[in-house]
Amino acid sequence: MNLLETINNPADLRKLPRHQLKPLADELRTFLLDSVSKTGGHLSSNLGTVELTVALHYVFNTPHDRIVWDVGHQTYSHKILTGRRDQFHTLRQLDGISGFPRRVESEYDTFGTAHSSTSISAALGMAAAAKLKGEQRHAIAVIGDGSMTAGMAFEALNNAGVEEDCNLLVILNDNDMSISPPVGALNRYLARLMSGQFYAAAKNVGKSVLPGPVLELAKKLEEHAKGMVVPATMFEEFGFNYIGPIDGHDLDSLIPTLQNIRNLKGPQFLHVVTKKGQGYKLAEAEPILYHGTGKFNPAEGIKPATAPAKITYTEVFGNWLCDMAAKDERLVGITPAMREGSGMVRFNAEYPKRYFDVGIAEQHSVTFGAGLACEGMKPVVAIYSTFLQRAYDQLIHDVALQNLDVTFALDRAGIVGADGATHAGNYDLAYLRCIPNMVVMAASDENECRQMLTTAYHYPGPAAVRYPRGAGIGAAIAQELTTIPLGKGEVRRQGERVAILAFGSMVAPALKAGEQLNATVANMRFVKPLDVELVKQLAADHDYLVTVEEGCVMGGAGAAVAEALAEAGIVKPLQMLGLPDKFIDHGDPAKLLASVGLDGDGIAKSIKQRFLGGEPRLVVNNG
Ligand SMILES: Cc1ncc(C[n+]2csc(CCOP(=O)(O)OP(=O)(O)O)c2C)c(N)n1
Ligand SMILES: CC(=O)[C@@H](O)[C@H](O)COP(=O)(O)O
Ligand SMILES: [Mg+2]
Repeated sequence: MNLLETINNPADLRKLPRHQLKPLADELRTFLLDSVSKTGGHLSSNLGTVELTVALHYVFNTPHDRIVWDVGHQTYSHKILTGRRDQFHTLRQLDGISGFPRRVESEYDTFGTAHSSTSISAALGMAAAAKLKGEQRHAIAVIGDGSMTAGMAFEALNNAGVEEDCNLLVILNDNDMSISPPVGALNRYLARLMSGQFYAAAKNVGKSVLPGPVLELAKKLEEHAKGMVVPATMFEEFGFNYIGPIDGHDLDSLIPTLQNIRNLKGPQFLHVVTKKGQGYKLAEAEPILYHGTGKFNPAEGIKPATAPAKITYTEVFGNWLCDMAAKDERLVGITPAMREGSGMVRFNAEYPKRYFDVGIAEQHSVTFGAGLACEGMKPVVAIYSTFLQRAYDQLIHDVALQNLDVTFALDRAGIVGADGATHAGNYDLAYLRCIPNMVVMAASDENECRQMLTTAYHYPGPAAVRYPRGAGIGAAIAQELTTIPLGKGEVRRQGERVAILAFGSMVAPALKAGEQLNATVANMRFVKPLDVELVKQLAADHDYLVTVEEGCVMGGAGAAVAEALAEAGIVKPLQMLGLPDKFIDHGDPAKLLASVGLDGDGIAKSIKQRFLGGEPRLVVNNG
């Protein structure tokens, strides 16, 4: 690690002679693999961007020039080269550095990302600001082929192509992979470009920037290709100067090309070809497995678990989907590019015609589901809570307003852990329950999750079931596809004085708190329609009411209970426990939940403090 240790910022990198960049990149790759195998993290994408990162920081004057990384799951080399090498072992852990770029973490992290396809918009904004302020700087968006499939990326291209005076460079990092294999017409188009455009690349760069001998070579190439018509690329039609494709692992291609582009004005588009997992054979062979890893031994690679692991909620959903599909041929499953994460690999294999990976296109996934529902199909949109945020208008305007029969399987509800605030599903209860026609359920265990999915499926309108990342409490799962009564909760523990109204994943810790306090505990099941009769009954039978949810307190399930009490004219001391009004960083989920008082002890402690040790009063827990 001789070279890498000398690089504390990109200025150090820029002092290196060119011939040392390749050994530096090799050291960086070794460092990455070693470190990520100890912490876990997004490995494949990072192995693929080592050379590109070195070249960008070498050629451009960062942080004066702005690099905006799309998603940001490929920024580990960038972090290591921009002063965070010594903190890298803390990646994605409590109080450690984030797995994504964050403006508060470094001046080199020009824009916070983690949800995809924002980079071109943000970089264009930066380029436009530079123009308005009369500053000479480059704004560079680095976006993957998967992330390029989102509407937002195209909205930005559409805007950028006419901003002729903006110094914007879009780099398409094309590794022919999303998390899953790539999908859609754009992927086909990029494959065509890769197979037929090397000649065009030489022509474009030659004409625009290359001096002397290289321009001569480009002209010769043009002559040799007499009669061959090279159509303008789609990106040229959008108003960009398209350059590429070039080999994104070859510093001898990358550096001169970037140096040439640096001298160009207006919107530039560089198509770079890389390999996911580059340099680590196991990841090259299985980029999906190594997309996001836990800890593993790099000499052996990721091994299948020896002991049977507890079933995850994601698997509960995946099994349910196949079982329900076997019973009802109208069922179709939709994922916006999260086949593995959403547990749809088996469904894809067993029902390929009824499986739709629509690319990173959350908005489209919802409206596509709406269209299917209009024709009597039974769409199930499997989507992470955090990503459904992208499709809010589609949910309201296209699905709920028309009361269409779409089932939403909301994975990663609540705290997610290593990905942190960007991926936490903390808002779905608040943003769903205010939409007319919606049914909203929160699963308290694996069996109930299956029952709720069945209930949502049979409900003839829009219905959502939320469940957390990872395994649940280990409940036995009945194989029958049974429903639960709509809008009905259940009392799980009978106690006195205090009634805890728990939602979803908070039922288990609420039961622990209930034991400590001899409190009544209700599993409310539905956030909408809320079981108002149960709320009234609990209010009548107890001195204090406490709501608990793994979601934001503001506007969430507790707020639904408060509204119901107000509507019924019931005045009762009410404590609302849930996630505070602040973003919660990455870390171990259990520890994070405990840190905001959402484990059994924390819930009991809050209730004791507010009600059992002093005078009752209305309390909202805002952290
Ligand atoms: C809006 C949004 N949807 C889904 C995801 C989940 N996601 C993260 S990376 C990724 C694949 C991105 O593919 P690409 O841009 O080609 O980068 P690569 O992984 O190939 O390096 C997906 C689907 C996300 N981060 N943001
Ligand atoms: C970067 C990104 O958005 C995904 O790779 C995400 O990190 C996956 O999260 P899960 O591990 O919860 O599927
Ligand atoms: Mg890709």
